[in-house]
Amino acid sequence: MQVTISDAIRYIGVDDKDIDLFESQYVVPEGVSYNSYVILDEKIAVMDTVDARGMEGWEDKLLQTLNGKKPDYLIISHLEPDHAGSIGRMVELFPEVKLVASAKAIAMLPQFFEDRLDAQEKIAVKEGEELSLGTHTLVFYMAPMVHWPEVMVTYEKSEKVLFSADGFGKFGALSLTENEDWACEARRYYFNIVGKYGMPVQTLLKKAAGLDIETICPLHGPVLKENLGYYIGLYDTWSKYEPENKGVLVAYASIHGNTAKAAKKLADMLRAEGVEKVVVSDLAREDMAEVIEDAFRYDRMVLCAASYDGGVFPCMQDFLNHLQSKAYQKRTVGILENGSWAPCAARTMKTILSTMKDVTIVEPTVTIMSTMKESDYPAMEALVNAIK
Ligand SMILES: Cc1cc2nc3c(=O)[nH]c(=O)nc-3n(C[C@H](O)[C@H](O)[C@H](O)COP(=O)(O)O)c2cc1C
Repeated sequence: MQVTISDAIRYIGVDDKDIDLFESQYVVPEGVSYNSYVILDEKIAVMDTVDARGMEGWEDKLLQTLNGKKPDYLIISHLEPDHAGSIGRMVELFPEVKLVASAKAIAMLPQFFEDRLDAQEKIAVKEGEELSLGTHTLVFYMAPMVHWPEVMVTYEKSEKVLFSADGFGKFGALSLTENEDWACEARRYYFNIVGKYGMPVQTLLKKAAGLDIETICPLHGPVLKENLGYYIGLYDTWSKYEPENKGVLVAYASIHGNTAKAAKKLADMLRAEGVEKVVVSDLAREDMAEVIEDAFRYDRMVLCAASYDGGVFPCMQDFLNHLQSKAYQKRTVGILENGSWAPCAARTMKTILSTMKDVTIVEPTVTIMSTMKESDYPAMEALVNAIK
């Protein structure tokens, strides 16, 4: 797909429309793009490579863009294989290319390439260091733990372009998602992949605030050129763990369907009370990454789950473990459990929730025995009133 940045800054990324699961866990029905760029000047810089899955297409674009010239620098902002996967090919094609990266990335290179890059000239750049290409000047900013330790971003001064590594990335092959709203898949990407690292993202946003940025070139998803305040504002909200919208996610884990019925009834009661937005998710069937996204998006959540082997039905346990590992915090949570002899789902859910920062559990906890009955309504109404 043709992506235009400028005469000198060219897109040479590739779409991966066949991948089954990104990072072996995220469904990407519309694929993903691996972005790579070339800056043509007196000196030529290639900005990251692509996943080995897209190497052939990338190589074609690289050679076509270089048009017989040789690149001087390969800027490596991140060593994950979906970006570093074609570094080996790059140095085969251009043995004289200099590798430019953070000191941490250079130290990590042998983990991925053993001794194959030993002979390659490497330049370890520091915070704020500049590299002149001619009329273009690259400035490097370290972004440790966004979301790997070796990450750096690069600002090109003359055209005011931020090469943002995985920051501002989004799922979706570019050719399949041209008219797609950015936030939905960018949010799912952010909370599932970067979400744990809110503080380092905040640190990076503070550095970015000091730059005059006209274009953001991420390593996945579209190049961003307009309304940059909108994207940066969302990243600010997300990385502070502030809810983006008012609303309640009702997430349920049901074996035979009775907890599902109670969850849907609760959702109707919340809607009847005028709650801004109510989203209902079946944890056994829906994309977990999407439900995690919604948990962070809204300010409140009700968890409804069947008891299971002295604990909670596994898909709820899995959901809570995910939220815990993504640093879920600053939210209000209600609980409904179901059991047939010794209900214990609530206790297990509360134990996990108690490890999270600033999570308030509202009372009452509702317990239903096997099936929801009219006699359960008062407790459900009390929960709705507490969280509405
Ligand atoms: C494998 C298995 C383990 C269960 N463990 C418990 C349990 O420890 N305590 C309990 O009260 N009920 C337990 N139950 C019963 C369910 O929690 C109960 O029937 C509940 O009403 C199911 O809700 P559902 O219709 O939403 O699936 C278990 C059920 C199964 C299938």
